[in-house]
Amino acid sequence: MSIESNYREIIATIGEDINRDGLVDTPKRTAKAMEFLTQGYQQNINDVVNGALFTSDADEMVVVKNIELYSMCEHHMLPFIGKCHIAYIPSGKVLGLSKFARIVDMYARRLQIQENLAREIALSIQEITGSIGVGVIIEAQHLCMMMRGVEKQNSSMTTSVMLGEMRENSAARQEMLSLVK
Ligand SMILES: Nc1nc2c(ncn2[C@@H]2O[C@H](COP(=O)(O)OP(=O)(O)OP(=O)(O)O)[C@@H](O)[C@H]2O)c(=O)[nH]1
Ligand SMILES: [Zn+2]
Repeated sequence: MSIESNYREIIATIGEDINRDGLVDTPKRTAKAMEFLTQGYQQNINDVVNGALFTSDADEMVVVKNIELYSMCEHHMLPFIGKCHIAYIPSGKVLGLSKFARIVDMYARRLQIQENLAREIALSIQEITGSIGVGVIIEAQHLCMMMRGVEKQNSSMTTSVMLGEMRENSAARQEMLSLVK
Protein backbone atom coordinates (compact mmCIF):
# COMPACT_ATOMS: atom_id res chain seq x y z
CA MET A 1 0.00 0.00 0.00
CA SER A 2 1.39 3.44 -0.90
CA ILE A 3 2.01 6.20 1.65
CA GLU A 4 -0.70 8.17 -0.14
CA SER A 5 -3.40 5.52 0.25
CA ASN A 6 -2.40 4.98 3.87
CA TYR A 7 -2.92 8.68 4.54
CA ARG A 8 -6.29 8.55 2.76
CA GLU A 9 -7.28 5.78 5.16
CA ILE A 10 -6.06 7.72 8.23
CA ILE A 11 -7.93 10.87 7.19
CA ALA A 12 -11.14 8.90 6.69
CA THR A 13 -10.64 7.05 9.99
CA ILE A 14 -10.32 10.25 12.05
CA GLY A 15 -13.80 11.16 10.78
CA GLU A 16 -13.03 13.47 7.89
CA ASP A 17 -14.65 13.57 4.48
CA ILE A 18 -11.84 12.61 2.14
CA ASN A 19 -13.77 14.00 -0.83
CA ARG A 20 -14.23 17.52 0.45
CA ASP A 21 -12.47 20.19 -1.51
CA GLY A 22 -9.63 21.04 0.85
CA LEU A 23 -8.73 17.40 1.46
CA VAL A 24 -8.85 15.89 -2.03
CA ASP A 25 -5.13 16.36 -2.65
CA THR A 26 -4.06 16.02 0.98
CA PRO A 27 -3.03 12.34 0.86
CA LYS A 28 -0.78 13.13 -2.10
CA ARG A 29 0.72 16.16 -0.35
CA THR A 30 1.25 14.45 2.98
CA ALA A 31 2.87 11.48 1.26
CA LYS A 32 5.25 13.84 -0.52
CA ALA A 33 6.00 15.65 2.72
CA MET A 34 6.61 12.38 4.57
CA GLU A 35 8.91 11.17 1.82
CA PHE A 36 10.92 14.37 2.18
CA LEU A 37 11.02 14.18 5.97
CA THR A 38 12.31 10.61 5.84
CA GLN A 39 14.59 10.92 2.83
CA GLY A 40 17.57 10.00 5.01
CA TYR A 41 16.65 6.36 4.37
CA GLN A 42 17.45 6.86 0.66
CA GLN A 43 20.84 8.45 1.35
CA ASN A 44 24.20 7.11 2.38
CA ILE A 45 27.21 8.80 3.89
CA ASN A 46 29.47 8.50 0.84
CA ASP A 47 27.00 10.27 -1.43
CA VAL A 48 26.44 12.96 1.17
CA VAL A 49 30.16 13.63 1.68
CA ASN A 50 30.76 13.47 -2.08
CA GLY A 51 34.53 13.25 -1.65
CA ALA A 52 34.80 16.65 0.08
CA LEU A 53 37.57 15.54 2.37
CA PHE A 54 40.75 17.58 2.13
CA THR A 55 44.29 16.85 3.22
CA SER A 56 45.41 19.35 5.85
CA ASP A 57 47.97 19.84 8.59
CA ALA A 58 45.36 21.58 10.72
CA ASP A 59 45.25 19.84 14.05
CA GLU A 60 43.34 22.34 16.17
CA MET A 61 39.73 21.86 17.12
CA VAL A 62 37.10 22.84 14.55
CA VAL A 63 33.62 23.74 15.74
CA VAL A 64 30.50 24.08 13.62
CA LYS A 65 27.64 25.28 15.75
CA ASN A 66 23.95 26.11 15.58
CA ILE A 67 23.17 23.72 12.73
CA GLU A 68 19.37 23.70 12.57
CA LEU A 69 17.86 20.32 13.06
CA TYR A 70 14.40 18.98 12.26
CA SER A 71 13.74 15.35 13.02
CA MET A 72 10.91 13.07 14.13
CA CYS A 73 10.93 10.90 17.23
CA GLU A 74 10.52 7.21 16.58
CA HIS A 75 7.93 6.90 19.35
CA HIS A 76 5.28 9.32 18.11
CA MET A 77 6.53 10.39 14.69
CA LEU A 78 6.17 13.97 15.85
CA PRO A 79 8.86 16.56 15.20
CA PHE A 80 11.70 17.46 17.45
CA ILE A 81 13.38 20.70 16.52
CA GLY A 82 16.59 22.27 17.66
CA LYS A 83 20.24 22.83 17.06
CA CYS A 84 23.26 20.64 16.63
CA HIS A 85 26.82 21.62 17.52
CA ILE A 86 29.73 19.59 16.20
CA ALA A 87 33.40 19.72 17.15
CA TYR A 88 36.27 17.61 15.91
CA ILE A 89 40.04 17.55 16.04
CA PRO A 90 41.36 16.91 12.52
CA SER A 91 44.01 14.31 12.02
CA GLY A 92 45.32 14.74 8.48
CA LYS A 93 41.94 15.40 6.85
CA VAL A 94 39.36 18.15 7.10
CA LEU A 95 35.76 17.78 5.99
CA GLY A 96 33.99 20.31 3.73
CA LEU A 97 32.05 22.71 5.93
CA SER A 98 28.63 22.18 4.35
CA LYS A 99 28.96 18.43 4.80
CA PHE A 100 28.45 18.69 8.56
CA ALA A 101 24.99 20.11 7.92
CA ARG A 102 24.32 17.50 5.24
CA ILE A 103 25.30 14.70 7.62
CA VAL A 104 23.03 16.13 10.31
CA ASP A 105 20.15 16.27 7.81
CA MET A 106 20.70 12.75 6.54
CA TYR A 107 20.41 11.23 10.00
CA ALA A 108 17.75 13.70 11.19
CA ARG A 109 15.51 12.64 8.31
CA ARG A 110 15.09 9.18 9.74
CA LEU A 111 13.02 8.09 12.74
CA GLN A 112 14.89 7.93 16.01
CA ILE A 113 15.45 9.20 19.51
CA GLN A 114 17.62 12.24 20.10
CA GLU A 115 20.34 10.31 21.96
CA ASN A 116 20.89 7.99 19.00
CA LEU A 117 20.86 10.83 16.50
CA ALA A 118 23.78 12.53 18.27
CA ARG A 119 25.61 9.21 18.36
CA GLU A 120 25.14 8.44 14.67
CA ILE A 121 26.37 11.90 13.67
CA ALA A 122 29.44 11.62 15.92
CA LEU A 123 30.37 8.12 14.79
CA SER A 124 30.08 8.92 11.11
CA ILE A 125 32.23 12.06 11.43
CA GLN A 126 34.84 10.08 13.32
CA GLU A 127 34.83 7.39 10.66
CA ILE A 128 34.97 9.68 7.65
CA THR A 129 37.63 12.08 8.92
CA GLY A 130 39.69 9.65 11.02
CA SER A 131 39.52 12.36 13.69
CA ILE A 132 41.09 11.72 17.09
CA GLY A 133 38.24 13.48 18.88
CA VAL A 134 34.62 14.23 18.00
CA GLY A 135 31.87 15.83 20.04
CA VAL A 136 28.23 16.33 19.12
CA ILE A 137 25.69 18.23 21.20
CA ILE A 138 22.02 18.44 20.31
CA GLU A 139 19.54 20.75 22.02
CA ALA A 140 15.95 20.16 20.96
CA GLN A 141 12.31 20.55 21.84
CA HIS A 142 9.98 17.64 21.29
CA LEU A 143 6.48 18.32 20.00
CA CYS A 144 5.35 15.01 21.49
CA MET A 145 5.93 16.65 24.88
CA MET A 146 4.43 19.99 23.87
CA MET A 147 1.36 19.35 21.71
CA ARG A 148 0.26 16.22 23.55
CA GLY A 149 1.23 13.98 26.47
CA VAL A 150 2.59 16.05 29.38
CA GLU A 151 2.12 19.29 27.37
CA LYS A 152 5.19 21.08 28.67
CA GLN A 153 6.01 24.02 26.42
CA ASN A 154 9.36 25.12 27.77
CA SER A 155 11.36 22.00 28.38
CA SER A 156 14.19 21.13 26.08
CA MET A 157 16.51 18.17 25.94
CA THR A 158 20.28 18.31 25.57
CA THR A 159 22.19 15.22 24.55
CA SER A 160 25.88 14.89 23.87
CA VAL A 161 28.26 12.31 22.57
CA MET A 162 32.00 12.64 23.08
CA LEU A 163 34.42 10.32 21.34
CA GLY A 164 38.18 9.87 21.60
CA GLU A 165 40.07 12.93 22.90
CA MET A 166 36.83 14.75 23.49
CA ARG A 167 35.89 12.08 25.97
CA GLU A 168 39.25 11.25 27.51
CA ASN A 169 40.97 14.63 27.57
CA SER A 170 39.18 17.08 29.83
CA ALA A 171 41.04 20.09 28.35
CA ALA A 172 39.74 19.18 24.87
CA ARG A 173 36.25 18.75 26.23
CA GLN A 174 36.41 22.10 28.03
CA GLU A 175 37.67 23.79 24.88
CA MET A 176 34.75 22.36 22.94
CA LEU A 177 32.21 23.44 25.51
CA SER A 178 33.57 26.97 25.66
CA LEU A 179 33.61 27.29 21.85
CA VAL A 180 30.05 26.00 21.56
CA LYS A 181 28.69 28.37 24.22
N1 LIG B 1 14.92 9.56 25.66
C1 LIG B 1 14.09 9.98 24.70
N2 LIG B 1 12.77 9.85 24.87
C2 LIG B 1 11.96 10.30 23.88
C3 LIG B 1 12.42 10.89 22.72
N3 LIG B 1 11.35 11.25 21.97
C4 LIG B 1 10.26 10.87 22.65
N4 LIG B 1 10.60 10.29 23.83
C5 LIG B 1 9.82 9.72 24.94
O1 LIG B 1 9.45 8.40 24.66
C6 LIG B 1 8.54 8.01 25.69
C7 LIG B 1 7.52 7.02 25.19
O2 LIG B 1 6.77 6.67 26.33
P1 LIG B 1 5.46 5.77 26.33
O3 LIG B 1 4.92 5.74 27.71
O4 LIG B 1 5.75 4.48 25.64
O5 LIG B 1 4.50 6.57 25.34
P2 LIG B 1 3.35 7.62 25.71
O6 LIG B 1 2.26 6.96 26.48
O7 LIG B 1 2.95 8.28 24.43
O8 LIG B 1 4.14 8.62 26.66
P3 LIG B 1 3.88 10.13 27.03
O9 LIG B 1 4.66 10.96 26.05
O10 LIG B 1 4.45 10.27 28.43
O11 LIG B 1 2.41 10.40 26.97
C8 LIG B 1 7.98 9.31 26.22
O12 LIG B 1 8.49 9.49 27.54
C9 LIG B 1 8.54 10.38 25.27
O13 LIG B 1 8.72 11.64 25.92
C10 LIG B 1 13.83 11.01 22.57
O14 LIG B 1 14.36 11.50 21.56
N5 LIG B 1 14.62 10.54 23.58
ZN1 LIG C 1 7.99 11.43 20.84
